[in-house]
Amino acid sequence: MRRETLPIDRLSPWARLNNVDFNGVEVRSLGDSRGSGLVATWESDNAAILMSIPQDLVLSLENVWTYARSDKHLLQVFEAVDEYSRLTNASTQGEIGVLNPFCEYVKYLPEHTSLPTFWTDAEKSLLIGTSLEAALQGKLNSLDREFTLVREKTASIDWCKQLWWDAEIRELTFNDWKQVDAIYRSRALDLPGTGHAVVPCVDMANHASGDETTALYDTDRDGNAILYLRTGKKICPGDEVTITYGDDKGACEMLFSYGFIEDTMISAKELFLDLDIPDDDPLKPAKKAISEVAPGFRLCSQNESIGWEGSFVWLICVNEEDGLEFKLLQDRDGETELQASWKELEILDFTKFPDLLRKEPLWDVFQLRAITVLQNRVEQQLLRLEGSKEAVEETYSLEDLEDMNYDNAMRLRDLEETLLLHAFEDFDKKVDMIFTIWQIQSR
Ligand SMILES: C[S@@+](CC[C@H](N)C(=O)[O-])C[C@H]1O[C@@H](n2cnc3c(N)ncnc32)[C@H](O)[C@@H]1O
Repeated sequence: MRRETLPIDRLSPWARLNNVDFNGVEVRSLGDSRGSGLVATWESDNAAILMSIPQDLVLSLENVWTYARSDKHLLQVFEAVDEYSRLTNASTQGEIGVLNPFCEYVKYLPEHTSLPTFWTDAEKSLLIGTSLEAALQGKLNSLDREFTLVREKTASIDWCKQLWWDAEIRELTFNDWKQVDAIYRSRALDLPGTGHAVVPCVDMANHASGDETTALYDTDRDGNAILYLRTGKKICPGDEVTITYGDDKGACEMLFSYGFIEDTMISAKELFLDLDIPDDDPLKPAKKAISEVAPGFRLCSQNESIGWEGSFVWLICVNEEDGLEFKLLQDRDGETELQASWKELEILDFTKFPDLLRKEPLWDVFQLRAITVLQNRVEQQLLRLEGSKEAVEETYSLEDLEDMNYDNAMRLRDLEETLLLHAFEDFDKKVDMIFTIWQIQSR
């Protein structure tokens, strides 16, 4: 479905009409791969308010429901899908539904995004061995499930049938669904007092981390969203005004959600690797059925070393002979429930399971087992990453790739390889430390 676009210099009449207040900044095309950005038009300093956006213009979950209450067609879709959906009146080109400011605002958003959900198969193959490989596949699968669900649930609504699903008139495609996801994901921020939301015009600000961030966003006493200069910062006409999309976000998350990795990023910061219970574990089905923690672990850079977090690994490390037990309980109505216990103490929350193990005399042994599992998984990932280097070089020489996507994929590969190698060495050191302590204790 074609989305009408308008040049960004036509945004200011829309902003005036909708009571967005600009104070010494404007949205301008930057003439580079970042697209548009916020630029200072006069000198400002020290916590000056640069922009104020009325509360009802913030695209928050609450406001979407407010719009739906006065738009029977939108409500009809929400009721059919039975959950929050991302559709707006813009998807019917204004033929159906109540007009709202977003129908016009979406025209100022870039026509294309470089998020990996839009990468070609050749570009996606550059991600083999990175943590983005599995994350991207998972995202594409869930977008596909969502799109199929919306299609199935709305296929019998007359106007949807006519305006969305009739291939001869104008069809809503999976590509459109990916667009909506990419637009929302790359522009949403965590607005204090509101939560995840897209704030029109603030979403035109590009990202810069650390001391390079010039502005912050917040909610004022009247509930309006505001953008203001950081204390101690000064901007002159022509300077770009930036916000941070999250200084703690790792390289994988930046590329996944925003389609770029900042030039100044020198570490992948963190990465998530999945884990599975081995097939020869007799408790595998019970462990999988009961665990509500993410099946994997997160590696994160911490000063000079690499830390890790995730409770799932402990389920791999202990078994019946150690004290883990599963029982199938039956209530009076015949309903069954699986119960897990550690040495007869019921485990109600698996995120707290390591706290129970820490009190055990065999804690060091459990730790060694966990480190072995994690180190093996890191090694497996490194082999996949390093083993795909030749294929990546071949893809580069044979395929027509977007330069930016290639550069970003290669940076992610480099940053994650460094982090994985560092983690592998750190696990060795942890094992050495446990053995040294044992030797000292046995003297
Ligand atoms: C919230 S939007 C910012 C406005 C956007 N530049 C536009 O033209 O509409 C986020 C997108 O801007 C781009 N972007 C923001 N900061 C960037 C940066 N530091 N380097 C490269 N691209 C950036 C990315 O495409 C990202 O997905």
